[in-house]
Formats: sequence, C-alpha cells, structure tokens
Amino acid sequence: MADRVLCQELATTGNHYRRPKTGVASANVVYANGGGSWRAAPRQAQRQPRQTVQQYANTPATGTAGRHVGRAPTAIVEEQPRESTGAEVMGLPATPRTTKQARNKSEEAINDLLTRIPDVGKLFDVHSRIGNGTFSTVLLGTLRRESHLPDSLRRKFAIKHHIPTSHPDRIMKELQCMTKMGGVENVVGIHCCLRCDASAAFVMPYMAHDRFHDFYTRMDVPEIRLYMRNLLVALRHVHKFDVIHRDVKPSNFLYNRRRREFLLVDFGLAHHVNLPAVRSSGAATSFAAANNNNNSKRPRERETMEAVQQSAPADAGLGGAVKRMRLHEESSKMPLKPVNDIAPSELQQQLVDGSNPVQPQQVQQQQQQQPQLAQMDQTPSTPSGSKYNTNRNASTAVANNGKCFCFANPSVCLNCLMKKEVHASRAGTPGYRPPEVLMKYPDQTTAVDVWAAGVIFLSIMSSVYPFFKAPNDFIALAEIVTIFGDQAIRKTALALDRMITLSQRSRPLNLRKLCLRFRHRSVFSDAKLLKSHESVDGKCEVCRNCDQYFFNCLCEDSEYLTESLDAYEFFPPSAYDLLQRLLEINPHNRITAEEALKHPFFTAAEEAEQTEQDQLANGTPRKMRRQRYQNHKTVAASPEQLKQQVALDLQQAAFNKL
Ligand SMILES: Nc1ncnc2c1ncn2[C@@H]1O[C@H](COP(=O)(O)OP(=O)(O)OP(=O)(O)O)[C@@H](O)[C@H]1O
Repeated sequence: MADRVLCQELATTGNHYRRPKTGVASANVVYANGGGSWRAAPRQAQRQPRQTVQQYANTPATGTAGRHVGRAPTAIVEEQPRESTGAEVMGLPATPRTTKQARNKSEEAINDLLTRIPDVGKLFDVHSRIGNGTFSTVLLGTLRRESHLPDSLRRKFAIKHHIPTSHPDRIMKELQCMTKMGGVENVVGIHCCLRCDASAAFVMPYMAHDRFHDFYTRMDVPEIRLYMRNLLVALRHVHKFDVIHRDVKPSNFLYNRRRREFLLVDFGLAHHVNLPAVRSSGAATSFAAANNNNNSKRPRERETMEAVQQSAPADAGLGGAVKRMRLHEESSKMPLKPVNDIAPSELQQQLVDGSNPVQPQQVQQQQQQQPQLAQMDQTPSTPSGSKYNTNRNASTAVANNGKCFCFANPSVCLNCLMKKEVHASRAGTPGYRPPEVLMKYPDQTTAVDVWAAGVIFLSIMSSVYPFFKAPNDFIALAEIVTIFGDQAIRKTALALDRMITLSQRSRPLNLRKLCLRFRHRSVFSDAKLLKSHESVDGKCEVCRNCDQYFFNCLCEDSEYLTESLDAYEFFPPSAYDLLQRLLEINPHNRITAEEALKHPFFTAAEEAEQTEQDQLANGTPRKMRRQRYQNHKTVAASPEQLKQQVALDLQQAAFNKL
C-alpha cells in the first residue's frame, strides 16, 4: 500500500487545458544555417533520431586547424515543430513521429510508475511519457475523477517519477524548493508527492512546451528578449531565496511559443549558497560513497549529498539521513598527523591501510599549519629560484616550510597530502558550468546560474546549440579560454585563490563577430569567399590566435582587414553587452539576474514599446493621416475652421515631437 508523504488536495482551480496546437505553422522547413555544435555532435543527432532528420555535410570550416568549428551542419530538414504534449493518447491523431519504439518506452515507463506507486493509478490516468531525464521519467497524467469530462476540460499534470536509486535527500530538497519557491515567477510548483517504498513521484502542473532545438534559430529579437527576460525573472525569484538552481539549461526552461508561457523546472541539483562551514575530506568521502549509489545515464553530476552538507539552512528539515552523514563526516574529519611527526614507515603504513592516528596536540599543530599551507599554494617559487620545485626529498620539504614537491614526481608530496581537501561542487550539466565551478572554487554563488543563462543566450545569438561541448572539465575550461582569452581566466583564478597553469596564451575573441560569424556560417564558410581572398599561389593566411582565415578573424583586437559584418547584423549593441556581462569570467563581477533585468537590452525595448503604446493611444500615424485628410476636407468647407485645424495640426506635431 502506498505511503503518501504529502498530498494536498488536487482541487487547484488551474486553467483547463486546451487542445494543443503546434507552436509554429511551417512544415518541412529547410534551414540552410540550422543549428549544430562547433563540433560534430553524434550524440545530439542520436538523441532525437525520431524527431529530426539531420543532414550533415562535412563542410570544412574556415581556418586550417578549425579548432572549434570542425564539422558544420549545413542543412537540417525537420518535421513540423510541435509541442511535446502527449496529445496522442488523449484522443488526438498520432503523429508520424510516434514510432513503435517510442510507444514501447512510454508504455514501459507507465507500467513502471503504476507498479512501483500503485496510488498513482488510483488517482490518475497516466497517458504517456513526456520527458526523460537523468534522475527521473516525467509522464502526462489526468485525474481519474475528471475522466467523464471532455478532453479539453480535463486538467493535465506532469508526474515526475524519480528513479529508485535517487537519494531521499535529493528528492526531499527538490520538493522543498518547489513548495517554497514554486508556482510563481515562471518557477514550477507542485501539487503533491506520492511515495511507495523506495519510489517517489511529484505531481506538478503540466505545461506543453516547444523543444529548444525547434525554435532557437527561429526567434526574432523581440522573442529572444522575451525568452531571456522570462528566464531571468525565474532566476531572480530563485536567487532571492539564496538558492542556486545549478542546472539551468534549455531543457529545464520550458517555453510554449504559442502561449508565450515559461517554466523553470528541475530543482534536483538546487542548493543554498555555500556556507563555508563544511569543506572537509570527510564530506568528500561520504559524498563519494553516496555517489556510488547513483548510476547516471547522462553526464550530469550528482552532488546531492555534498549539496545537502553545504546547505545548512536546508538541513533543518532533512531528517536523520543528514544527521547520520554529519556524524560520519565528523568522525572522518580528524586531521592528519603533522609531517614532522610522521616517520616514513608510519606514513607508508597509513597510506596502505588508511589508518589515521590522531592526538589532541597534533590537532592544534595541524590548525596552526593551515595558514602556512594556504600561503604555500600561492607561492610556487622555490629556494632554487625555479618555478617548480622538483626536489624529491620529503625531509627537505619540511625544511622548506611545507612547499609543494609534486611537480614531476610520480606521487603526491607529503605536504599536499596534509592539505585540507578543497571541496567545491561541480554539480550541473557539462557545457553550462561556469569558470568558478571548473576551477573548483568552493564558495560558489547564484552567479553559477547567471553564467548558464549566458550560455543559453550565446547559443541563441550564435545559432550554435550546444555551444560548449567538452568531454571533461579541463577541456571545458580550455574552450572558455579560447573565447575569453587566457588573461581573464588567470586574473579570475588569482581573485578566487586558485592556481591555473595554461600551456599557451590566447587573446580574447569578439563576441559580436563570433555570434554573427556562426549565425551566418554558410556565408562566411563559402568557398567563393575563400577564393576571393586567396593569393595567386592559392594560399590564404590564417589567424594564429583564432584559427580562422584572416578575413574571418574573430579576435577582439584583430590585425587583419576582415569581412564587414554590418550587413548581417541582427542584434542591437545592448544584446552583446548583456551577453558579455552574463558571461563575465569573474563570478564576483558577473551581473545578477536582478541587474540583468534592468539592462538596456530590456529597458530600452520597454521604453520603445511604451512610446509606441503612447502613440497608439494618441493616434497612430495612419489615424493621423486620415484625420489630417478629414481636416483638410473640413478646412475646405470653412476658412474659420482652417485656422483651428492648422493650430490643431501644429499642436499635434509638437506633441509627437515630444
Ligand atoms: N511541469 C512540466 N510540464 C511539462 N513537461 C515537463 C515538466 N517538468 C518536466 N517536464 C519534461 O520532463 C523533462 C525532464 O524533467 P526534469 O528535468 O525535471 O527531469 P530530470 O530527470 O532532472 O532531467 P535532466 O537530467 O535532463 O535535468 C523536461 O526536460 C521536460 O521536457
């Protein structure tokens, strides 16, 4: 029998759903400049084989090395874009996209939900699977007690069925976020939560939405503005609670183009802004242990346990599990013996069996040693004057005030072994992690989400999705360095107390050039254009910094005469400025969601809109013309009225000028 932990009455008088229609009316559209990644994205192509037929042509990008251009998709033939409504099972005709395989998966998911949580079946008719994530399957449901109503009057719900291996704390935290913050400002709310043994399901309001893939290249500036504004509104709301969403990405920000509705979903990785209290190797140990329980289908990091430990305010309501973890953490928090006291044989023994004898006075010594160690991190120079100390002798290390001896050694030096482990969350989806996360900065803030919003904006502006696609955090950082230059990263690393070693220098690229160059890739990668710039011997110079042909150079301070981009301009200058601020490398200088909403990209448009509305209220130009014509006629009728009309016209002109 199901054990219901929280079930509010589903009597919310929400809007009755309407029969869904497709968002955009255009069938079989061929995009010459359709989306795609910098690199070939076989995963992306594989993920949606049933929905999109993609024709990739292996068009060599400009530049010899093609560091980040690689294989550019030249054409995407798509079926009519549609909202993922699950409408088929609600009496609507099945679309050709619904394959047998998809139906099977949908049925599997429904059966799984109904078997694991039988109460769901008593309350809901579950129709189809509408989303599939790392931690859950989301299904479409309608109330059984409304089954007698016509389709158009039955309310729809998104039932998020958590995978049974999801940690209870993670589920609890997600639930807390939704109950505390949800239901307003584009943030998803929750109706109820059902649990049976190890399985839990959230019942949320359902929102039919379009796939990002279908609209990100099609939006005009006002729509992009609307999209970004709504995303920032949701983030501003979440950030007011000092909560970092940590998984801001297009698939978690639902958008219904037709109804202009938005919804930020998935608070599975959300946590409070770091309190620097819990950063110990013990925490890392228990986190690792928790991590082992979770098997990920997709490369999204699972740091729930760590997040729980770092978010003290959230802990209050989390119950025994967290307390248990804290105990575990305390017991493993014991500091290591100071290096002076460790005989080499003893140390070896410790490393082998993991034993860690601790005495009270050693704790004190350890605490005294911490500032020294922190300092050491910042001073890589050695007595010999070389940048790195390659001395292998541990006793010399001690004599050298605990400097690092790891470089060029096959093992971690004693001094580093003694250091407290830096424990920084890296939860989130690859491609949306900001530099501070990639550099393992422990005191992360809501700026993490703002960076992710910037990446989404960059995808929209450049028509490249996903924009960053690195297999690991190092390459992800290298991608950021490629665009923003090494100086910005070095400075930020210094500001964040992190040390970063880069093998080469790189100058920053210009975001406007980057966006327009990618947006119009077919134009700038055209063979004819290349031919027109080739020298007589058929060669064309390539910029060493950005790896692009000189006429397409993307560098901020380019030394080349490049092709003019003005004819291809699509955005106002304020858009690039906002993009730059959202993607500020230093999290301390990054714009907040609240500030971003006051950026001229939004406010200037609002002012223009206001003026337009005022004009409408006072008469549109067309109306005015008609009025003038009528006036003219009247004037002809009476010379007396002529004066009046002229005065009126002058008044109107003066008013318009204002
Ligand atoms: N309220 C909702 N209405 C409509 N669809 C929804 C709703 N909530 C979630 N979905 C769909 O389900 C998908 C997965 O949901 P969610 O992100 O919450 O799960 P997840 O397991 O955490 O996924 P991921 O690992 O991709 O973040 C979403 O991308 C969306 O398409």
